[in-house]
Amino acid sequence: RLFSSEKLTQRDHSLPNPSWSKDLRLLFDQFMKKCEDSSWKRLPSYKCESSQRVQDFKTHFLDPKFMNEQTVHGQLFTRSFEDGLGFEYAMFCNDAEKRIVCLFQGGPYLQGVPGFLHGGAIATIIDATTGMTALLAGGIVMTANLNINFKRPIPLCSTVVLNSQLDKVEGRKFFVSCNIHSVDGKTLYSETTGLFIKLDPDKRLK
Ligand SMILES: CCCCCCCCCCCCCC(=O)SCCNC(=O)CCNC(=O)[C@H](O)C(C)(C)COP(=O)(O)OP(=O)(O)OC[C@H]1O[C@@H](n2cnc3c(N)ncnc32)[C@H](O)[C@@H]1OP(=O)(O)O
Repeated sequence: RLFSSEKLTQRDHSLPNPSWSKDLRLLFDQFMKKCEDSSWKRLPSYKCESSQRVQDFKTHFLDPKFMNEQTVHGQLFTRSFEDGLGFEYAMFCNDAEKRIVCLFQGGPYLQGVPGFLHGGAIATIIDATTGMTALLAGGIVMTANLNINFKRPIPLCSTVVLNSQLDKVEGRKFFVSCNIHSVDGKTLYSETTGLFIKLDPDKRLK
C-alpha cells in the first residue's frame, strides 16, 4: 500500500498521457523546444508535493493543530482526478521574464453549464498558475485576492493557454496578472489580476 502510494506521489503529471489532445501535445512539444536553450523550464507536478518548500511551509507556517490524518493523505486538488477527467496541464516558466505559461485542457468532470468549463475550475487553474508565478518569485505565498473577468466561455475538453506575469512587488505583496487565450490566440477567454502575500515567518496561519 505504502509502496503503491509512494509510487503514485512520484509520478510527474505534467507530462503527456493518452488523454491529451493533439493541440496540447503540439503545444507541449513547442515549449519543450523552447527549453533547449534553458530560457524556459518545464515545471514538474506531483499529486503530493514533497519539495523543500512544502517542508518549509509545514515547519514554519503550519500550526500542528492542522497536521492530522486528513492532511497526511491530502493531495493537490488539481492533480486528484483520473487522467483526462479533470485538470490536464503543464506549466513552463521563464525566470528572466518572471512569466509562466500553462497549457491546460479541462476535462468532463469540470463542467459548469453544459458544454463549457465551470467558472470555479477556471479560477482554480488561474490560481495555480498565478500562485506558482508569485511562488517562484517570492517563495511561500498565499492568494489574498483574485479578480477574474470571464470574457468568453471555455468549451469543455478544449485546450487553452494561460499567460501569467509578475507585474509588481511591494514588500510581501506580489501582484500578478494572467490571461487565457485559445490555441490560435484569436479568442481571449479571461483576464485576471491577483495579489499574493509572502507568508510572514512570525505569523503562523491560524
Ligand atoms: C507551500 C508550497 C506548496 C507548493 C505546491 C504547489 C502549489 C502551486 C501554487 C498554488 C498556490 C495556491 C495558493 C492558494 O490557493 S492559497 C489558498 C487561498 N488563500 C488563502 O486561504 C489565504 C487566506 N488569507 C490569509 O491567510 C492572510 O490574509 C494572508 C496570509 C494572505 C495575509 O495575511 P498576513 O497577516 O500575512 O498579511 P497582512 O494581512 O498583514 O497583509 C500584508 C499586506 O497585504 C495587504 N493585503 C492583504 N490581503 C489583501 C487583500 N485581499 N487585498 C488587498 N491587500 C491585501 C495588507 O493590506 C498588507 O498591506 P500593507 O499594509 O503592508 O501595505
